[in-house]
Amino acid sequence: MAAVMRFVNRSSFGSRMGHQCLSLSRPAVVAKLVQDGASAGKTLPERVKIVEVGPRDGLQNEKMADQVEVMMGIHRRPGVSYPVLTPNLKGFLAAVKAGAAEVAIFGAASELFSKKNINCSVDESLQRFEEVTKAAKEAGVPVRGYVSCVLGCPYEGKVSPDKVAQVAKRLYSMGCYEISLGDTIGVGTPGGMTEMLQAVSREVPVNALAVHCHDTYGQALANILIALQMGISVVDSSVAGLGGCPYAQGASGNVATEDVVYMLHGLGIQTGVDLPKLMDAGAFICRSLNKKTSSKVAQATCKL
Ligand SMILES: CC(C)(COP(=O)([O-])OP(=O)([O-])OC[C@H]1O[C@@H](n2cnc3c(N)ncnc32)[C@H](O)[C@@H]1OP(=O)([O-])[O-])[C@@H](O)C(=O)NCCC(=O)NCCSC(=O)C[C@@](C)(O)CC(=O)[O-]
Repeated sequence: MAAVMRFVNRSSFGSRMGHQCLSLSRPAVVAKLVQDGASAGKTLPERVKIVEVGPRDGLQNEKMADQVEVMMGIHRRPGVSYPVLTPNLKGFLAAVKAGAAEVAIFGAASELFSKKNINCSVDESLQRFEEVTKAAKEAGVPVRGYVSCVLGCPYEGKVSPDKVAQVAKRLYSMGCYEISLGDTIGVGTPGGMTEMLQAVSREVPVNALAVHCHDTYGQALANILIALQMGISVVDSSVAGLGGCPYAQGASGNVATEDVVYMLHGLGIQTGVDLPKLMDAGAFICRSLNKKTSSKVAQATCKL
């Protein structure tokens, strides 16, 4: 598992807007694409890597110490990666100074979301990311790339799969070893996921793709299953389903790691994750934050 932190300017969080219930109805061709995906299900991966985003997405709305203090305070365990989010060169340099051995840059497929999230256009963000990837290459630091709003934007509504594919391609070309595709406000459905992944996988090899689903509309596991059927074997999730999107009021958290692991194990897919221990970790963080878990698995087994 990998855990993540971020090196950003917290004081510049933009104003928050409610997201609309997007009408993402798809033409009949999408049903065919989903069917094709389902028949490709015979080739589900044997093993899936879970990228645990609880320490970042889960805790980003909580009152936290300064990012450098947090990073320096983590007791690191061998074999665990602690990548941090870095929106620009300043963030990258600070992260490396605090001991980050891996970073992630985060772009968007929506202009308005990019502006609200990192205060620049998509093109400007890609120029900033070029600076980060260049510096990271020189320092030997691996970089993961995010594309947000791949299935809908709280400000623009529908997002074109081609736009997602173009941003993903740019991030991959500049040296990101993996591109994580974020359904930031959880509006996606298996139809939209299929269509978007078809477009992205024409530009980026599927073994360099990951998915990052939010469960706002209860579609996250279905969307992840589609991704697995289409050859993706890296999934982001957050223990206890903690988190949300600071730029989309009402958007619920990331899909719960417990629920993803339960589904994967049920499919006979290895994760290397011990589910009971994971549920203990979920119960611990929920107690610490005085929050209820949104993991269905934890609710069903009363590990609240
Ligand atoms: C990107 C910026 C920094 C631009 O913020 P800005 O205000 O446009 O930056 P600026 O270049 O104009 O500089 C303004 C001040 O910020 C400072 N500054 C500049 N950069 C940094 C930095 N890295 N760290 C600390 N300070 C910084 C800079 O030095 C300057 O300080 P001053 O001279 O006024 O004292 C800001 O908009 C920001 O911090 N955004 C991050 C927002 C964020 O954390 N969003 C949530 C991340 S999660 C996500 O995006 C989705 C994801 C990844 O989970 C996947 C999904 O679900 O889709």
